[in-house]
Amino acid sequence: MLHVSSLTKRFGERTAVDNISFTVDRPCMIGVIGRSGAGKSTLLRMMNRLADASDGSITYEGREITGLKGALRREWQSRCAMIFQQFNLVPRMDVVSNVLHGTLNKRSTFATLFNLYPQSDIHRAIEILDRLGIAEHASKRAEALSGGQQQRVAIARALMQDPDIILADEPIASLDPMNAQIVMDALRRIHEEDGRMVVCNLHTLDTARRYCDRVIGMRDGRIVFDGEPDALTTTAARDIYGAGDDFSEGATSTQIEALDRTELAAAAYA
Ligand SMILES: Nc1ncnc2c1ncn2[C@@H]1O[C@H](COP(=O)(O)OP(=O)(O)OP(=O)(O)O)[C@@H](O)[C@H]1O
Repeated sequence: MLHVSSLTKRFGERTAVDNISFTVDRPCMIGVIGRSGAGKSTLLRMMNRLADASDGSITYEGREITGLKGALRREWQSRCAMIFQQFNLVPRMDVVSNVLHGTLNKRSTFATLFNLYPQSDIHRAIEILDRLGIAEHASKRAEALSGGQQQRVAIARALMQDPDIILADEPIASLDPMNAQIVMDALRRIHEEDGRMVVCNLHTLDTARRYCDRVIGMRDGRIVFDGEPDALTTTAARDIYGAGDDFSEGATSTQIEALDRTELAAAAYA
């Protein structure tokens, strides 16, 4: 269904994504891992068409995406929603209006200018917030919510587009372990319950192992690993992170696992 072929992005002399190819033949949850500067964000931005490719192509269900322009490009962007590390909400606007912004690509300029939303869209926005466990905050300003809650608002805004694919660029990098777990659980549920493809850039191995069906490891713009989490041996991880013999997975941990262990221990003593 999704075919990335010889995709390349150059910024002047620097090649951020270097001739990468992969195919996704069913909706699954994919983790893209690698150290800072490996090219993960640039890959997602090209997939969503926030950035143009220098070379290569992306096709989705047989349709060429890389060259789409104007309204067709916007239509693709609503089928392929993006979530960012910094949430990208409008801080002073209430939560439900932020979620309704997810329909912007489908609305007229007039409706957008005057903030006119159909009742059915407002009901849907509340339903989505409810599904993500934050409906009670619908009328609050986005800036009044915690980081984890704001990221769930951003996920709700993405779901409002009813996308086939959700691209998440470091969605938990700004969150504490507990909120990181809540956000990753939400993304996993959206994949499992709705059958949407989720592609998630992650800094850390443990999160990729725990949540993803497939892991793509990038180093210096190239794919150096592509397989199931079980195949991600210490040697493979070392290769991805360009580390020596002293490489320890702990250094790339988000501590979600540690959080679970703490909860288990607390439960044992309760
Ligand atoms: N707009 C840009 N102009 C110039 N160089 C860029 C631009 N965007 C990214 N790069 C360079 O491309 C390379 C890959 O960057 P990218 O942000 O894709 O990596 P990343 O793996 O997502 O890293 P991080 O985890 O730190 O976000 C880096 O060397 C970066 O400096």
